[in-house]
Amino acid sequence: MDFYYQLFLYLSIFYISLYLLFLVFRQKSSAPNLPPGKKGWPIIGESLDFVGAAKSGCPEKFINDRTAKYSPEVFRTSLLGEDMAVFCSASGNKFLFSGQDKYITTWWPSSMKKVIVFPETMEKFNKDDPKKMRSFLPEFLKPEALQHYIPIMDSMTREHLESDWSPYKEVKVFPLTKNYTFALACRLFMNIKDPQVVSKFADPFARIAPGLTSVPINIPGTPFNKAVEGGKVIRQELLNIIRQRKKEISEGKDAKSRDLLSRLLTEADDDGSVYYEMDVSNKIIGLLIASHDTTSTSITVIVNYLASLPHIYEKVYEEQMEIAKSKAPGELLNWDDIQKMKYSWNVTCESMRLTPPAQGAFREAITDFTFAGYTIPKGWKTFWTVYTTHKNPKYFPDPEKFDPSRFEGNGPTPFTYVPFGGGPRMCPGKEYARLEILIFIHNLVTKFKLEKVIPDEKIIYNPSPVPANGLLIRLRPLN
Ligand code: HEM
Repeated sequence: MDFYYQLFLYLSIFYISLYLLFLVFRQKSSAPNLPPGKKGWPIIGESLDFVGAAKSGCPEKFINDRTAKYSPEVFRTSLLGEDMAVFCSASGNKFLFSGQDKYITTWWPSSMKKVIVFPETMEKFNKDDPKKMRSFLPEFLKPEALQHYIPIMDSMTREHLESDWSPYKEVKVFPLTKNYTFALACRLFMNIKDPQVVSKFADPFARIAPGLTSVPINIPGTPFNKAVEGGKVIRQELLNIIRQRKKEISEGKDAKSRDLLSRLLTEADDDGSVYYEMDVSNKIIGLLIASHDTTSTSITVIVNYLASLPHIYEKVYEEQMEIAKSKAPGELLNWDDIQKMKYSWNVTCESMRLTPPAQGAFREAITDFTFAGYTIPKGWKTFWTVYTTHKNPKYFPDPEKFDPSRFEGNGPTPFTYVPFGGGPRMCPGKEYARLEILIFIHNLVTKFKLEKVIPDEKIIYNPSPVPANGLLIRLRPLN
């Protein structure tokens, strides 16, 4: 009897084990084939590695380590408290850029929203703001409108160089270009000319950028906390300006400035509703952030290359002098002059390839989808980044070499050079940035020869690239 009892017991255990194994196997075989990679620590995920690589001056290390270990197409990680798939190749960029509203949608890290947006408008901002903003912006950023900005940009650049550069033998480029691009944006978007009003914004703005993609822990002293506090000051200042402008509009006094602010306050959007003060403020802050940090970084990085590479400076100088000589004394630049600045633009592009001002952008999966054989589940976030292709020798041979000729003829292979992104969400300010940068280069090289005070000044990423000491430059006036 004992024998039969034991046999029965062993057989039961054997069959139950088999059944459990079957269940596990079945569950595994139906689980999605997630991209390879790891989630890292609870909550912070791999954010510290990501930020650490950037701070050490090599943001591409975070990507390269993982593409080498996991997959050259896509890997999983966890950043900003979210499950995230990082797309890593030209085909990955193409796939994401063409997936808007099909399998992915806009997504802003909560850190960004909490800094920029009035809490009362959060829900609305999430859902449809980016689309509405995009439908509105072309009016301001299309070439016809931008042509009118050229004389303003040119005269403001001249004034800026005259007052903030010319009196000095040495300058710190980054803070100066930040002031300049910010003042220009305030002038063009809101018709603000008073330097006192501009400077009220400038300080809190400087605190915003480092906190935008930080871990959203609001404890005094953290980058996120500084950004949130900066955001509050800016929103209040903007509300004052908006209310003042509304008053002027109601009294019929705003005829002088049909700028972005007036248009936002008076024109109905797609669905016929007028924007509220807070929505307008959200939009202006978003635009100021998108426009001024990127362009000031670009200009600083270009000045760095011009001062480090005399043969490049010489060719840019020749091109710009040719244009300068064709002008009457005091005559401002125009659209045709900008079209002649081909070599200077190639230099700008090469500079943005090697040291891109913006890292990339996030999206959210709105459905499960498959890429390169891996499933990205609905709700996951995705990230495309310039660091996967810009320095990849497959796309850019001898990638560390500064070579503007890469942009001659047809230029780089599609979806490999993406400082402004691509597809329907591509940066709408690309042309504005092109004008601002080229006009600055024109005025700079026709006025000064440049020499670096610290020849090997390191670039740090915060998250945009900036020279560690703000780029100290010795100026040699040309006339
Ligand atoms: C060198 C300068 C600039 C660079 C490198 C740059 C880069 C970028 C990148 C990478 C994106 C994200 C695209 C994506 O989501 O896939 C973006 C978005 C955006 N940029 Fe720029 N940008 C620059 C200048 C500007 C300027 C001057 C403006 C405005 C005048 C501007 C306005 C915007 C706006 C509004 C968005 C959001 C678009 C959307 O959500 O659909 N940017 N930019």
